[in-house]
Amino acid sequence: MAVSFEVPTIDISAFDGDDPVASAAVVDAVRTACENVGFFLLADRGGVPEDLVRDALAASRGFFELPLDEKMRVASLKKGYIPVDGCDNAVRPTSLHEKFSCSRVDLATVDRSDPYYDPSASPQAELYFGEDNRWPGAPDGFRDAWERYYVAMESLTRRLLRIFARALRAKGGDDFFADKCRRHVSNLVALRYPPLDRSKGAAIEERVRAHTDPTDVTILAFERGPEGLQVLPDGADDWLDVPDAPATLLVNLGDMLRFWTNDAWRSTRHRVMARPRGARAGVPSGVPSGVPSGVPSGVDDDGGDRLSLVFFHAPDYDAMIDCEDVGGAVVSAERPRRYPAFRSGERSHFAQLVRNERGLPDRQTLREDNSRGD
Ligand SMILES: O=C(O)CCC(=O)C(=O)O
Ligand SMILES: [Fe+2]
Repeated sequence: MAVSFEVPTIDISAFDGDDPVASAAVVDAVRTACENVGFFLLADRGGVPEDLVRDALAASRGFFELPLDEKMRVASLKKGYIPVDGCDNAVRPTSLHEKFSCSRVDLATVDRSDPYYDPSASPQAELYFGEDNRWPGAPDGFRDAWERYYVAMESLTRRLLRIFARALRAKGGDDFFADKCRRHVSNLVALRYPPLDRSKGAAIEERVRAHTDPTDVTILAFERGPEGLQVLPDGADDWLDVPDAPATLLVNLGDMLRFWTNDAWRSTRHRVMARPRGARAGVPSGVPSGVPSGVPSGVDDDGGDRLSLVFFHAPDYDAMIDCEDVGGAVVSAERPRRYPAFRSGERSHFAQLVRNERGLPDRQTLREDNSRGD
C-alpha cells in the first residue's frame, strides 16, 4: 500500500456505535494515521461540543489581554502564567510566546493520603502535586471554561486510548492504555504568540522549533487555524502543512506512544513557522543562511497574533511503559524490543524542570540532523 503523508481527518463517532463495520473502519483509519504520520484531525472535534472549545479559547484570549501585572499575579513555572521571556525552553523560544497552564482539575477530590498524590511522600508526587492550579480572577468564567474543557479532553483522550488499544489488539483489551492513565498527570496549556516584530528584521521565525512531544497523546485546538504548524513524517521529503479545516481538533502522538509501541507508531516532528507580514517578497532569495526554508507559500504564516490550546496528556507518573506488555502487534520475533521498560514520569514534561535544576539538557532539543529528541 502506498504510504500517504497527508494529515487525515477522521470521524471517530462510529467507534462506540452499533455498527461493527463502521467501528472497525474508525480503528483502521486511526491505525493507518498512527503508523504513517502520527497526526490526525478529528471531524466534529471528536464529539467535543463547539461551545466548550470556543469558551476555553475565548477565556484564554481574554486572559492574555489583561495587563501584565494582573497576569503576573498567577505567575508560576508549573501551573499558571509565564510571560514572554519568562523562562528557558529549548522547543519554544520564550521570547516569542506567553503561556498559561493548569494540571488536573479534580485534585480537591482525590485522596491526599494516597502516597501517589501526597507531595511529602516522594519527589515525583511533589513535582506533580506540590502546587495547586492558579486561577486568574478575570476574565469572568475563566476557571469554569478551562475546567470544562480539561474534563472534555480527559474523556476524549480515554476514548482515543481505547481506539489505540483496539488498533494494536493490545493484550489487556480496549482499556490497556486507559488503565495506566487513571491518575494521569496531563497539562492544559494556552500559548499566545504575539505578532512578529518586523522591525527586528526577521525573515522567518520558528515560533516552535522542530520537536517531538514527550506525551502519549497531545490534542490541539486553534483560535484561527494551525497557522504555520508543519509536520515532518519519517520518510517524507519535506515538511507538510497541517491543513486548515473548520470544526476540528488536531491529535498527535508523542514519544511515550512511540516507545510503548516499539516504534510501530510515530511520534512525528513538528514545528510552527511564521514570517512577518510583507516579508514574503524577500523569500527565498532573502533567506539568511541557516534559517530553515521550506515554508510553502500557501501556509497562513503571516506572523499575526496566534493562539493555541494544547492538552498534553501523560499517563500516571508511576506507570510502567513496556512495549512487551502491548503484545504481538509491536514486539515479536520479527520485531524485537527496541526500548527497555521505563516509568512514565521519567520522560514527562515536568521531568525537564528537574533536569534544568541539575543543568541537564532539554530532551526536546533536536539536533539538526534527523535524529529523534529522546
Ligand atoms: O502551538 C502550537 O500549535 C504547537 C505547540 C507545540 O507543538 C508544543 O508546544 O509542543
Ligand atoms: Fe508539540
